[in-house]
Amino acid sequence: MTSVVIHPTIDSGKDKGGGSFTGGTLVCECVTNPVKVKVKTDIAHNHACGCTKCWKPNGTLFSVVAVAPSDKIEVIENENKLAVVDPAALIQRHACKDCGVHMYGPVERDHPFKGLSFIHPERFEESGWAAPGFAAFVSSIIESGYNPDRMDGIRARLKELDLESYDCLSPALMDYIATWTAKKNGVSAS
Ligand SMILES: N[C@@H](CCC(=O)N[C@@H](CS)C(=O)NCC(=O)O)C(=O)O
Ligand SMILES: [Zn+2]
Ligand SMILES: [Zn+2]
Repeated sequence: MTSVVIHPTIDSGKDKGGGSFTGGTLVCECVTNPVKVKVKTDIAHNHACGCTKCWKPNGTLFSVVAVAPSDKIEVIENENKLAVVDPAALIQRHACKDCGVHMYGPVERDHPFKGLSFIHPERFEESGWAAPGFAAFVSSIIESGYNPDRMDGIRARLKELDLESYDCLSPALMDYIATWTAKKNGVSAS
């Protein structure tokens, strides 16, 4: 089962990291004039995502993605190389036009995640960020062409790596979203 490539930073077993990370600089894959994005605080909710929209390195089934407050994020070099992948999407993923790496994706719409930006911590120059805590949108890897008959093996491997599998977000995040919606609709019990 160890031949399954979940993600290069996860496959080798986890350095759990976290606890003292205070931010860093995300760098794209360009050898010349890379885009650099400063994240001036720790990240939260780091997880593996199997959806088709999140950026992942070639040959990898999952992305590794976390959030940070948008007001703590600043593009410090080569901003002109960034373009929004899908302006209609909730997450405004800003990708490098040359290498394709998604550098940050703010949520600006009226949504529970408004004010947060999605980032890929593997692009940090620094180490020490908390490792992914769960795997989201696991079934979505089928949409990228993964054989549906092999999903049991993927979920077993994720479990082996201490990552609980969900086919949407984790229960904590889904509850958070539903609570926001209930409040908006004036029916919240909390
Ligand atoms: N099954 C879909 C799921 C896409 C999806 O809903 N992705 C989640 C996790 S990143 C999301 O919140 N998307 C919002 C967005 O892409 O703006 C796919 O794989 O494309
Ligand atoms: Zn680039
Ligand atoms: Zn995703």
